[in-house]
Amino acid sequence: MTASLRERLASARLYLCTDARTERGDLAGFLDEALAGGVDVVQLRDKTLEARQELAVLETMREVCERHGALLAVNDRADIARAVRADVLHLGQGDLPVRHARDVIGDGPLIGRSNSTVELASAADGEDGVDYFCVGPVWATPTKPGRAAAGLPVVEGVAALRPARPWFAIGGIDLGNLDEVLAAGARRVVVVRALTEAEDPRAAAAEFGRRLAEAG
Ligand SMILES: Cc1ncc(COP(=O)(O)OP(=O)(O)O)c(N)n1
Ligand SMILES: Cc1nc(C(=O)O)sc1CCOP(=O)(O)O
Ligand SMILES: [Mg+2]
Repeated sequence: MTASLRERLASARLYLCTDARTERGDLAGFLDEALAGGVDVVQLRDKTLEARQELAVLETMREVCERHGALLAVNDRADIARAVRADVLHLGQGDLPVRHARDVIGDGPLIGRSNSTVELASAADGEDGVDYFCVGPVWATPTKPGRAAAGLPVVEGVAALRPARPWFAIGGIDLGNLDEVLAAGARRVVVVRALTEAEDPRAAAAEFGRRLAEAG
Protein backbone atom coordinates (compact mmCIF):
# COMPACT_ATOMS: atom_id res chain seq x y z
CA MET A 1 0.00 0.00 0.00
CA THR A 2 1.30 3.51 -0.83
CA ALA A 3 1.89 5.78 2.16
CA SER A 4 -0.41 8.82 2.29
CA LEU A 5 1.02 12.32 2.17
CA ARG A 6 0.31 12.68 5.90
CA GLU A 7 2.18 9.46 6.67
CA ARG A 8 5.13 10.64 4.58
CA LEU A 9 5.10 13.99 6.37
CA ALA A 10 5.03 12.26 9.75
CA SER A 11 8.31 10.52 8.98
CA ALA A 12 9.93 13.59 7.37
CA ARG A 13 12.86 15.11 9.30
CA LEU A 14 14.82 17.18 6.78
CA TYR A 15 13.13 19.88 4.69
CA LEU A 16 15.05 21.86 2.06
CA CYS A 17 14.02 25.23 0.63
CA THR A 18 15.91 26.09 -2.55
CA ASP A 19 15.87 28.78 -5.17
CA ALA A 20 15.78 27.78 -8.84
CA ARG A 21 19.58 28.10 -9.08
CA THR A 22 18.97 29.76 -12.45
CA GLU A 23 22.41 31.32 -12.66
CA ARG A 24 24.18 28.08 -11.78
CA GLY A 25 21.91 26.03 -14.03
CA ASP A 26 22.31 22.94 -11.91
CA LEU A 27 19.00 22.57 -10.07
CA ALA A 28 18.21 18.98 -11.09
CA GLY A 29 21.76 17.81 -10.38
CA PHE A 30 21.83 19.59 -7.03
CA LEU A 31 18.47 18.10 -6.03
CA ASP A 32 19.52 14.64 -7.14
CA GLU A 33 22.44 14.85 -4.74
CA ALA A 34 20.55 16.43 -1.82
CA LEU A 35 17.66 13.97 -2.10
CA ALA A 36 20.02 11.01 -2.44
CA GLY A 37 21.49 12.23 0.85
CA GLY A 38 18.10 12.00 2.53
CA VAL A 39 16.10 15.24 2.13
CA ASP A 40 12.42 14.41 2.73
CA VAL A 41 10.66 17.59 1.53
CA VAL A 42 11.79 20.14 -1.07
CA GLN A 43 10.28 23.57 -1.50
CA LEU A 44 10.89 25.98 -4.36
CA ARG A 45 11.41 29.34 -2.68
CA ASP A 46 12.40 31.82 -5.36
CA LYS A 47 10.75 35.22 -5.30
CA THR A 48 12.42 36.28 -8.56
CA LEU A 49 10.37 33.92 -10.74
CA GLU A 50 7.23 34.77 -12.67
CA ALA A 51 4.38 32.27 -12.41
CA ARG A 52 5.21 30.52 -15.69
CA GLN A 53 8.85 30.16 -14.79
CA GLU A 54 7.93 28.87 -11.35
CA LEU A 55 5.66 26.27 -12.92
CA ALA A 56 8.40 25.09 -15.28
CA VAL A 57 10.95 24.83 -12.47
CA LEU A 58 8.46 22.92 -10.33
CA GLU A 59 7.84 20.40 -13.13
CA THR A 60 11.57 19.66 -13.14
CA MET A 61 11.57 19.39 -9.36
CA ARG A 62 8.58 17.04 -9.42
CA GLU A 63 10.43 14.56 -11.59
CA VAL A 64 13.41 14.49 -9.21
CA CYS A 65 11.15 14.29 -6.13
CA GLU A 66 9.19 11.37 -7.58
CA ARG A 67 12.40 9.51 -8.33
CA HIS A 68 13.56 9.90 -4.73
CA GLY A 69 10.20 9.64 -2.97
CA ALA A 70 10.41 13.21 -1.59
CA LEU A 71 7.50 15.59 -1.10
CA LEU A 72 7.30 18.62 -3.40
CA ALA A 73 6.32 21.92 -1.75
CA VAL A 74 5.24 25.25 -3.24
CA ASN A 75 5.80 28.47 -1.33
CA ASP A 76 3.10 31.14 -0.95
CA ARG A 77 0.95 30.48 -4.03
CA ALA A 78 -2.10 28.23 -3.90
CA ASP A 79 -2.79 28.66 -7.62
CA ILE A 80 0.66 27.37 -8.54
CA ALA A 81 0.43 24.53 -6.02
CA ARG A 82 -2.80 23.43 -7.67
CA ALA A 83 -1.44 23.81 -11.20
CA VAL A 84 1.60 21.65 -10.48
CA ARG A 85 -0.31 19.19 -8.26
CA ALA A 86 2.13 19.85 -5.43
CA ASP A 87 2.19 17.66 -2.34
CA VAL A 88 2.56 20.65 -0.03
CA LEU A 89 1.66 24.34 0.05
CA HIS A 90 3.58 26.46 2.55
CA LEU A 91 1.84 29.59 3.84
CA GLY A 92 3.38 32.43 5.84
CA GLN A 93 1.56 34.90 8.03
CA GLY A 94 1.09 37.27 5.09
CA ASP A 95 -0.12 34.66 2.60
CA LEU A 96 -3.67 33.46 1.96
CA PRO A 97 -5.58 32.30 5.03
CA VAL A 98 -5.67 28.51 5.19
CA ARG A 99 -9.37 28.17 4.42
CA HIS A 100 -9.03 30.22 1.24
CA ALA A 101 -5.96 28.28 0.18
CA ARG A 102 -7.91 25.04 0.77
CA ASP A 103 -10.65 26.33 -1.53
CA VAL A 104 -8.03 26.57 -4.26
CA ILE A 105 -5.99 23.39 -3.71
CA GLY A 106 -8.65 21.06 -2.26
CA ASP A 107 -8.32 18.57 0.58
CA GLY A 108 -5.51 16.42 -0.84
CA PRO A 109 -2.32 18.45 -0.49
CA LEU A 110 -0.70 19.25 2.84
CA ILE A 111 -0.56 22.81 4.17
CA GLY A 112 2.25 24.20 6.32
CA ARG A 113 2.36 27.46 8.26
CA SER A 114 5.20 29.74 9.41
CA ASN A 115 5.34 31.16 12.94
CA SER A 116 7.75 33.20 15.00
CA THR A 117 6.27 32.87 18.50
CA VAL A 118 5.04 30.12 20.79
CA GLU A 119 1.54 31.65 20.74
CA LEU A 120 1.32 31.59 16.93
CA ALA A 121 2.72 28.07 16.85
CA SER A 122 0.11 26.94 19.35
CA ALA A 123 -2.62 28.50 17.19
CA ALA A 124 -1.24 26.81 14.06
CA ASP A 125 -1.19 23.45 15.87
CA GLY A 126 -4.93 23.79 16.44
CA GLU A 127 -5.88 25.47 13.17
CA ASP A 128 -8.22 23.60 10.84
CA GLY A 129 -6.56 22.53 7.61
CA VAL A 130 -2.97 22.94 8.83
CA ASP A 131 -0.82 19.79 8.59
CA TYR A 132 2.52 21.04 9.93
CA PHE A 133 4.09 24.26 11.10
CA CYS A 134 7.51 25.87 11.30
CA VAL A 135 9.01 28.10 13.94
CA GLY A 136 11.78 30.60 13.39
CA PRO A 137 14.07 32.12 12.55
CA VAL A 138 16.00 30.35 15.26
CA TRP A 139 18.96 32.56 14.32
CA ALA A 140 18.95 35.70 12.16
CA THR A 141 19.78 34.69 8.61
CA PRO A 142 20.84 36.41 5.39
CA THR A 143 18.37 34.17 3.56
CA LYS A 144 15.54 36.15 5.14
CA PRO A 145 17.02 39.56 5.95
CA GLY A 146 15.30 41.91 8.37
CA ARG A 147 13.69 39.19 10.45
CA ALA A 148 14.70 39.25 14.13
CA ALA A 149 15.80 35.94 15.58
CA ALA A 150 13.09 34.10 17.51
CA GLY A 151 15.87 32.23 19.31
CA LEU A 152 16.24 28.85 20.95
CA PRO A 153 13.81 29.73 23.79
CA VAL A 154 10.97 29.81 21.24
CA VAL A 155 11.99 26.34 20.04
CA GLU A 156 12.00 25.19 23.68
CA GLY A 157 8.60 26.78 24.23
CA VAL A 158 7.09 25.07 21.19
CA ALA A 159 8.60 21.71 22.18
CA ALA A 160 7.06 22.13 25.65
CA LEU A 161 3.62 22.41 24.04
CA ARG A 162 4.06 18.83 22.79
CA PRO A 163 2.31 19.77 19.52
CA ALA A 164 -0.07 17.29 17.94
CA ARG A 165 1.21 18.11 14.45
CA PRO A 166 4.68 17.73 12.98
CA TRP A 167 6.74 20.90 13.38
CA PHE A 168 10.09 22.10 12.09
CA ALA A 169 12.65 24.61 13.33
CA ILE A 170 14.00 26.99 10.65
CA GLY A 171 16.48 29.83 10.28
CA GLY A 172 20.26 29.80 10.45
CA ILE A 173 20.46 26.07 11.08
CA ASP A 174 23.56 24.20 9.95
CA LEU A 175 25.56 21.16 10.98
CA GLY A 176 27.55 23.32 13.40
CA ASN A 177 24.54 24.34 15.49
CA LEU A 178 22.13 21.45 14.84
CA ASP A 179 22.86 19.95 18.26
CA GLU A 180 21.60 23.15 19.94
CA VAL A 181 18.33 22.94 18.00
CA LEU A 182 17.96 19.27 18.95
CA ALA A 183 18.76 20.05 22.58
CA ALA A 184 16.00 22.69 22.50
CA GLY A 185 13.56 19.96 21.52
CA ALA A 186 13.16 20.17 17.74
CA ARG A 187 13.22 16.86 15.86
CA ARG A 188 12.67 18.26 12.36
CA VAL A 189 14.52 21.09 10.60
CA VAL A 190 14.20 23.24 7.49
CA VAL A 191 17.42 24.47 5.90
CA VAL A 192 18.42 26.61 2.95
CA ARG A 193 22.13 27.54 2.88
CA ALA A 194 23.28 24.50 4.84
CA LEU A 195 22.52 22.48 1.70
CA THR A 196 22.37 25.03 -1.16
CA GLU A 197 25.87 26.24 -0.25
CA ALA A 198 27.29 22.87 0.76
CA GLU A 199 30.30 21.66 -1.17
CA ASP A 200 28.84 18.14 -1.04
CA PRO A 201 25.04 18.40 -0.62
CA ARG A 202 24.61 14.63 -0.50
CA ALA A 203 27.09 14.23 2.35
CA ALA A 204 25.65 17.23 4.22
CA ALA A 205 22.07 15.94 3.89
CA ALA A 206 23.19 12.48 4.99
CA GLU A 207 24.85 13.94 8.09
CA PHE A 208 21.69 15.94 8.94
CA GLY A 209 19.66 12.77 8.45
CA ARG A 210 21.96 10.67 10.62
CA ARG A 211 21.88 13.14 13.51
CA LEU A 212 18.12 13.76 13.24
CA ALA A 213 17.45 10.02 13.25
CA GLU A 214 19.77 9.56 16.24
CA ALA A 215 17.81 12.25 18.13
CA GLY A 216 14.65 10.19 17.64
C1 LIG B 1 9.14 25.36 5.37
C2 LIG B 1 9.09 26.84 5.42
N1 LIG B 1 9.04 27.46 6.62
C3 LIG B 1 8.99 28.79 6.68
C4 LIG B 1 8.96 29.54 5.52
C5 LIG B 1 8.83 31.04 5.57
O1 LIG B 1 7.59 31.42 5.01
P1 LIG B 1 7.16 32.97 4.99
O2 LIG B 1 7.17 33.49 6.38
O3 LIG B 1 5.92 33.10 4.18
O4 LIG B 1 8.36 33.65 4.23
P2 LIG B 1 8.83 33.42 2.73
O5 LIG B 1 9.62 32.16 2.69
O6 LIG B 1 7.65 33.34 1.83
O7 LIG B 1 9.71 34.59 2.46
C6 LIG B 1 8.99 28.86 4.30
N2 LIG B 1 8.98 29.49 3.13
N3 LIG B 1 9.06 27.51 4.28
C1 LIG C 1 12.72 30.97 4.42
C2 LIG C 1 12.90 31.23 5.87
N1 LIG C 1 11.82 31.36 6.71
C3 LIG C 1 12.21 31.59 7.97
C4 LIG C 1 11.26 31.76 9.09
O1 LIG C 1 11.71 32.00 10.21
O2 LIG C 1 10.07 31.63 8.84
S1 LIG C 1 13.89 31.66 8.15
C5 LIG C 1 14.11 31.36 6.51
C6 LIG C 1 15.44 31.26 5.85
C7 LIG C 1 16.26 30.08 6.33
O3 LIG C 1 17.43 30.07 5.58
P1 LIG C 1 18.81 29.52 6.10
O4 LIG C 1 18.64 28.07 6.40
O5 LIG C 1 19.75 29.78 4.96
O6 LIG C 1 19.20 30.32 7.31
MG1 LIG D 1 5.55 33.01 2.28
